[in-house]
Amino acid sequence: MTKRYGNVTVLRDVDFDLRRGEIHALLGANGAGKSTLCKMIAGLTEVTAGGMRIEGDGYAPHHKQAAESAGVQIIQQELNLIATLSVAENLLLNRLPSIAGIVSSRTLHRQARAALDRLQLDDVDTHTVVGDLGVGRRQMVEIAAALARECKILILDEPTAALSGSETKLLFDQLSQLRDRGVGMIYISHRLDEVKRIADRVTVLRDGRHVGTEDAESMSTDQMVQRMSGELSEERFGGEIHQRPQPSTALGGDADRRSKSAVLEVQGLCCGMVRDVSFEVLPGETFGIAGLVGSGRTELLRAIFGADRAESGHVCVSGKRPTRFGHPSQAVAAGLAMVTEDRKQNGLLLRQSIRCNTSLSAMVQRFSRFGVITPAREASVAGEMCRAMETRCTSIEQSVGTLSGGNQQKVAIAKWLTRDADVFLFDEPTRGIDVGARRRIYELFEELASAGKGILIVSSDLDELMETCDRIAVMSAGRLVETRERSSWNEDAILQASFAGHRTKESQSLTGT
Ligand SMILES: Nc1ncnc2c1ncn2[C@@H]1O[C@H](COP(=O)(O)OP(=O)(O)OP(=O)(O)O)[C@@H](O)[C@H]1O
Repeated sequence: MTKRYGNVTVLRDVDFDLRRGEIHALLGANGAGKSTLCKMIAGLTEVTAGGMRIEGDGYAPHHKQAAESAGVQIIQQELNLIATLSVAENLLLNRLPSIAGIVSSRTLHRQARAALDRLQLDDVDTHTVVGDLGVGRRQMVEIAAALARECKILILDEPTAALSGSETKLLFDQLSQLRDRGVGMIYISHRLDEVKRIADRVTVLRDGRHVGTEDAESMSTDQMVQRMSGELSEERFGGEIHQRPQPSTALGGDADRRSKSAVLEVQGLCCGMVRDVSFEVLPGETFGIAGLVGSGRTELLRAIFGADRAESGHVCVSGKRPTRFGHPSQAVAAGLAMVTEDRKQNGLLLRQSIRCNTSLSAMVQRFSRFGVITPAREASVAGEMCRAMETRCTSIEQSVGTLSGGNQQKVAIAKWLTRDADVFLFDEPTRGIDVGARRRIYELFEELASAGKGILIVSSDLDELMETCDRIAVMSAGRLVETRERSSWNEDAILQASFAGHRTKESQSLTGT
C-alpha cells in the first residue's frame, strides 16, 4: 500500500500480512509510517494506492464503522475518548443498550462494569466523566472499550505508553487470551523488551518502506534497532544502548548537596489528592518521581506549576519569595517550564506550525521586539530545534497535528527549551519516542543539568528514572513516601515503596481509621 499527503509520500508500496491468532509487532523510528499503515487498515485514512483483503475477500473501508463491521478494531496512540461523556457512555458508544429508543441506564452501567472488571479497573466508576480521569486510566478505559467489542483484528498503537508495569501485565494477559481465540493483533511499540515478550512476528518500517518481517524469537532487540535505523546500533548509539551512564551531574555526596541552595523547593504542598509534599531540587540535579499510575505524580507537577491551585504549602524557585502559583503564567515568569503528559490536550497548538509552537513559550522573552514578533528569528530557532531533536518533518511550516506522535513530543519539548528556565518539569517525557530520540533526550537532560538547571521527571518507566536521575522519590497515595540517591534504589525497592502507601490506605479503611 502507498500513502501520500499532497506530494509527500509517507508509505511506499508496503506489503504486510497478519495471521489468525498472532501478535505482529510493527516497528520503526518516529515518523516511519506505522500509525499511517494502521489507520488505513482501520478505515481512518484513505489508501492512495494498493489494496487489502481479509480472509481472501477484498476490503476497502472508507470509514471506521466500515472497518468495525469487518471485525477491525483500533486502539489509537492518542486518546480518543470523549472527555465530556461518562466512562460507561464511552465504553458502549454506538451500541448503547436501549428499548424503544430509550437508553437503559442500568444495563449500560452493568455492561460497562463488566468491561472494566475484565481489566481489574475497580477504582474507575462507570459514572465518572472521562475528562476527570488521568491519562493512564483513560488509556485503560480505551483498551477496555476495544476489548469489549468482538473483533478478528485488533490494532494497538502504543497501548502501554501511559501504563504502569502492572497495567501492562494485565493488558498482556488479555492479549494472550485473544491470541488463543484466534484474533490477529498488530502491536506498535517503541518498547522493544515488550515486543520481545509478546510478539510472534516483527515487521520493520523505515522511511515509509517495508524493511523486513521476521519471527520475533529470532531477533535480538539490537537487531531490531539496527533494522529500524538502517545503521549498526553500536555505530549510531556509541554501543551504549544497554549501558547506564554515571549520574549526569557534578553533584557530590550529601555534604556537597547541603552546601548548594535549592533551585526548586517544595514545602508542605497540598492540592487535591497531593498531601503534604516536601522536597528540593538542586542546581544541576535530576530528580525523579516514581509511583503507580494514580499515585498523584501528575497532580503534584500541576500543583507546583500552578495548573491546579494548591490549598496549602509553598513553592520557591531559585531562592525567590515562597509562593503558591495561581496560574502557569506566574510559574513560567518565576523560571519554571513544564512538558505535560498529554501533549494533544495541553502541550501543543495542533493546527499551528512547528515554527509557531516552538516559539510559544519564549515569545516575549526572545522572539519579539517592542511587542512585535520577529518571524526570521522564530524560524531560525525552530529550524535549529528541529535539527537538534531530529524532528522528522517536511518543513518548519508543517502543522504539528500532522506530525507523527513521537515527532509531536519532540516539538512539545523543544517549545520549552527555547526558554531560559531555571527548572524543567517533565511529565512522561519520552512517551511515544523512539530509541534513538530517547537517547537524544537523555543527553539533553545532561546538558540542562550541566548548565545548572534543576530537572524534575515523572515517569512510569523505571529504567528511564534509573538511567537519568541523581535522586528518586517514590510517590504513593498522594504522598512522597521515600527519597533516596539513585544508586541505593533498585526496581524491586521502588515497586515495594510504590505499593506501601496503598497498603496503609487499605489497612486504614479496613480498621475504620
Ligand atoms: N495528515 C497528515 N498530513 C501530512 N503528513 C502527515 C499526516 N499524517 C501523518 N503525516 C506524516 O506521515 C509520516 C508518518 O507518520 P506516522 O504517524 O505514520 O509515523 P509513526 O511511524 O507512527 O511514528 P511515531 O512512532 O512517531 O508515532 C510522518 O512524517 C508524518 O508527518
